[in-house]
Amino acid sequence: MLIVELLNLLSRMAHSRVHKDRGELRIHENLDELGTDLAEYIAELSETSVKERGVFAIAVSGGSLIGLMGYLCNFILKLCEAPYNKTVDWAKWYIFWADERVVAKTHADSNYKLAKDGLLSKVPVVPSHVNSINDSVSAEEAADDYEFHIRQLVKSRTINVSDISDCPKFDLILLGMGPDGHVASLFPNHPVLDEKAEWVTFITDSPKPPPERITFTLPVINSASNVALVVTGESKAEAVHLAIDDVGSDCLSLPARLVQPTKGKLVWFLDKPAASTLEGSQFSE
Ligand SMILES: O=C(O)[C@H](O)[C@@H](O)[C@H](O)[C@H](O)COP(=O)(O)O
Repeated sequence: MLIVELLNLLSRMAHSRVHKDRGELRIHENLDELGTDLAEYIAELSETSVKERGVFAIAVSGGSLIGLMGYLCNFILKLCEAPYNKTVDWAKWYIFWADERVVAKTHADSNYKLAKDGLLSKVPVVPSHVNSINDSVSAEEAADDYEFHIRQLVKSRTINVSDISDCPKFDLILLGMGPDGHVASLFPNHPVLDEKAEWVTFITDSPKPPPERITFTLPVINSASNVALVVTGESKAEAVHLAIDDVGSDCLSLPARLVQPTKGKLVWFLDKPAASTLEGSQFSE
């Protein structure tokens, strides 16, 4: 069965619903299906972006998301072969991190290392297009340095710019979510949730180790053309419910609930355990 037919079958098997104001939900039976759907989603966005802008500027997070991107690697490499010969123009990919731990890039805790080992070392991206942090300075300096670097790439339009906020408009920002509803390194009730001026900020008290991190701020996340939240496992079910369902005012400050792209498209990639406590009322098929 041609991979394209297989993917169409899989995508029909995925339960796709549109929430009235929390984006599209794609609920999958298992990680294989979710990973393949995510790979197809990213490949399609990259093809569209390269056609429209000549580049694909993608920012990724860390955690289990990177493991799922392994599917991306296998899926896309298959599509690059005959008879599909799909055009994934890796040379036009520019890769960034939505958040990064302030550790050496060779450290096991580094999101850069995670992505390099899991994906980047297996696909023909241009090394100079991989934009990792300066790991030899303090968290504050690393955040300033990364923001300066992004500002330069916005000036050159490698990264698009939002016509509403003047923030960078990434073609895709890929986020995971913790069981507490954090996204990137934006944790519940943390002052950086209110940061509006900086594009990249830093924390030194992350409740999830390691403590020192840099992170995109919410204005940058919400200026993206596309945001994908990839959440799997039973342990995330309550946070998924609080982030998506109409749960009253006490959860409106949940970081994942504050991901509301101004003009961009939000898609949730969930497996069934993570979606197990979602209410069904607000969805259209
Ligand atoms: O640096 C990090 O820790 C990640 O960027 C973080 O935001 C991650 O995406 C979530 O914690 C989910 O991680 P898991 O999917 O591994 O639970």
